[in-house]
Amino acid sequence: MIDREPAGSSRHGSNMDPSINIPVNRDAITEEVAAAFAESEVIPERYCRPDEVHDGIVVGHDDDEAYELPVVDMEKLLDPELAEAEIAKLGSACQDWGFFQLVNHGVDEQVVNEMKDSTVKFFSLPLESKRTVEIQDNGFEGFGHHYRRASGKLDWAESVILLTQPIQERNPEMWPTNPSSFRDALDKYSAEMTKLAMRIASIMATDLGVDQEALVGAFRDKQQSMAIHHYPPCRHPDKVIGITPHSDGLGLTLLLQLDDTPGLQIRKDGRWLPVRPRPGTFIINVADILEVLTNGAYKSVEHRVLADAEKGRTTIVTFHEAYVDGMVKPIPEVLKLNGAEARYKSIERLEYIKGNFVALSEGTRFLESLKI
Ligand SMILES: O=C(O)CCC(=O)C(=O)O
Ligand SMILES: [Fe+2]
Repeated sequence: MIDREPAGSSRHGSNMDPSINIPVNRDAITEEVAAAFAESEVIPERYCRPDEVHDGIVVGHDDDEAYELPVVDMEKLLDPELAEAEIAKLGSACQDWGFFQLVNHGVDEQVVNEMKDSTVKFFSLPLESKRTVEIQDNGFEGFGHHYRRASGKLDWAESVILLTQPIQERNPEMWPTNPSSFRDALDKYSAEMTKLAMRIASIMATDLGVDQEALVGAFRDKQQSMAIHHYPPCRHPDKVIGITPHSDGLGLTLLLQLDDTPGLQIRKDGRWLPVRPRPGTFIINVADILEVLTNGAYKSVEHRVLADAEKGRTTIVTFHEAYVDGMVKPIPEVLKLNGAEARYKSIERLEYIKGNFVALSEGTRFLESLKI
């Protein structure tokens, strides 16, 4: 096991399986941090990373090329007359971009609104209330910073991370009770996200040309977790990073943005492409495990968040794990269909999770180590 104790707090362990010790480092949001976020005139050293902000060309609004993410329409996906073309669109988005925007998603609007409302209320509480669900030494769940990287630099955001499925693995003590609507809203939202993820998986199976069950089965009854982020505005947006560049480690990510503040950028052809917020849509992205399952047909793409000078930004990000027979590996049907050799090593699911957390803290990409 890799176990390091950087200065400050050390947070190890996982709620996933107490028998394996996974290094997870998340720093608390202290009064000093909250004051720096609120004032943002002087950027404390631990948040100051202008070189990283300027690392890579950002595609600008004036550039000729379209930089709108592909838009996929769920109503068309489900319409027998329009499905074929729309599924092809989804497929090529997953191959070329690793991301798409989903419109007419069919997720219960009331459930979404209650979750949004509870989230906004939670982040607007005084710090001491939010700290009632602060990250603990033995887990990755709760309120605090995002994962700390090897550089020791911190992201300009406050986040609640929770394991939301399966229900019996939840840690209710980490779920906010203020506002009083929060737990019920999250419970319902989590169920809606499971339905949406399964529906998308079944459409992806059609696109890949494999049996529904080959992909849907990989996602069924697996873990779901959520990261609920608030990125405060920052007077020096060229000095701080909202979320360090990364690709998502699990299978499929469903991102809901609560406002129209820009900030998310995805890596495309070596440049950063700002995603224009589109209210009422979900941003869906292929994560590392899905890249492995599809033997590299779908791409898990790096992304980051920058801060905005004027406005805060809030997102609710839902991650779905997937694996086959306890293993993260290319789906046998996918290989058979294409007569292809596996391009990724097979790895036991908990070993994968552990390797991924280690790589995250080291600033490397675990997926790379699995490539054959
Ligand atoms: O908040 C966002 O827009 C992105 C968050 C993200 O990439 C993550 O939580 O993995
Ligand atoms: Fe992400």
